Amino acid sequence: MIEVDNLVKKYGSHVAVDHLSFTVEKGEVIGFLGPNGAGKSTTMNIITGYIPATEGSVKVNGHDINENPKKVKRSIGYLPEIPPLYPDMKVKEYLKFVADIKKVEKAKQAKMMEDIMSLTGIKDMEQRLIKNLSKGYKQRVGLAGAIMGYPEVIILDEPTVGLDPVQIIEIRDLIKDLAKTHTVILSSHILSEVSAVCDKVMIINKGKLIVSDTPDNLVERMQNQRGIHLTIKGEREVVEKAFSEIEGIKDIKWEEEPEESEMHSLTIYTKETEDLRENIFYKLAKYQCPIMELSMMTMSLEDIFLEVTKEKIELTPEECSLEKEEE
Ligand SMILES: Nc1ncnc2c1ncn2[C@@H]1O[C@H](COP(=O)(O)OP(=O)(O)OP(=O)(O)O)[C@@H](O)[C@H]1O
Repeated sequence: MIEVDNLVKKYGSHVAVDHLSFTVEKGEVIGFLGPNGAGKSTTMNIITGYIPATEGSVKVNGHDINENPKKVKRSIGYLPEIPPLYPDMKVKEYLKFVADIKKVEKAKQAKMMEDIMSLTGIKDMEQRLIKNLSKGYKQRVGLAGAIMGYPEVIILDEPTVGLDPVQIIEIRDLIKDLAKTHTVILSSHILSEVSAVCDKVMIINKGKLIVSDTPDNLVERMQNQRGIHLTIKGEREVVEKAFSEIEGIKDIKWEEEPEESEMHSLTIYTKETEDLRENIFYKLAKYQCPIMELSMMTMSLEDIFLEVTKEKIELTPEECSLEKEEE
């Protein structure tokens, strides 16, 4: 239903979005996850037709955003990071204004406004000035505006940013409700948020798609890349020599240490589900490098995010489901 193909956005020489391709099926809830400046808002702004892409295409239900912008925009409800609210309008007045802009038929407006105000929990606030609402309620009004006209696709840029924990739960529940009947794309830099509401997580870093999968699969897949954390005593060259003789080590991450230190803390990433603890023990014993500490690390979604956005773990094409989809 949404096809993003080779999207590029350049600001001068800075590449904010770097050949991004993905598809979102009808009814899916997709979470864009990435650190600040990853390119999430830029991508969303392009999909909604708010800004043009430098290269690439976006199609919604087969319609290209550049060739048929009106049709595409009508099928999308967008809540930007800062909702475009008019502070001096009352809530109901604002929603009427949005309904008019979105060309909702006059005869349908009253019921739609009532339904949307109930859904977003702002009925009691309908006569309040927007400027006097709390941040959480302002966010709900923004969301109500995005849903107005019942677009098929709802795009939410950091919908819970700046809200208190109670408001976050309320907005998340609202998103879950919307997800039952809509295709939703939301962005966040909070993992728990994405894993709580999304069918699929797309981790974006420096404008590139790093990995795309379900939250559960991501954790499972990364657990296959289990790490072994070690503290070893001995000369670094000797330790390195010992490791070079062990098969199945995928990567070694050395922690910073003072020069000529005798203690080395490091994490070994192993291939697949291999458990190399015994091999490591015997090999280091052979080279007389005592293991002072050894622990297995299982990765949470939080760790995965940190790892992939720091580009410490490189996923192979087979591991990246996007590549699989293209096959
Ligand atoms: N209008 C602009 N002019 C120049 N550079 C821009 C512009 N908009 C965004 N950028 C740059 O493009 C990159 C991506 O920005 P973007 O806002 O899409 O990231 P983001 O993932 O949404 O981050 P955040 O979570 O901080 O909003 C950043 O480096 C940003 O500084």
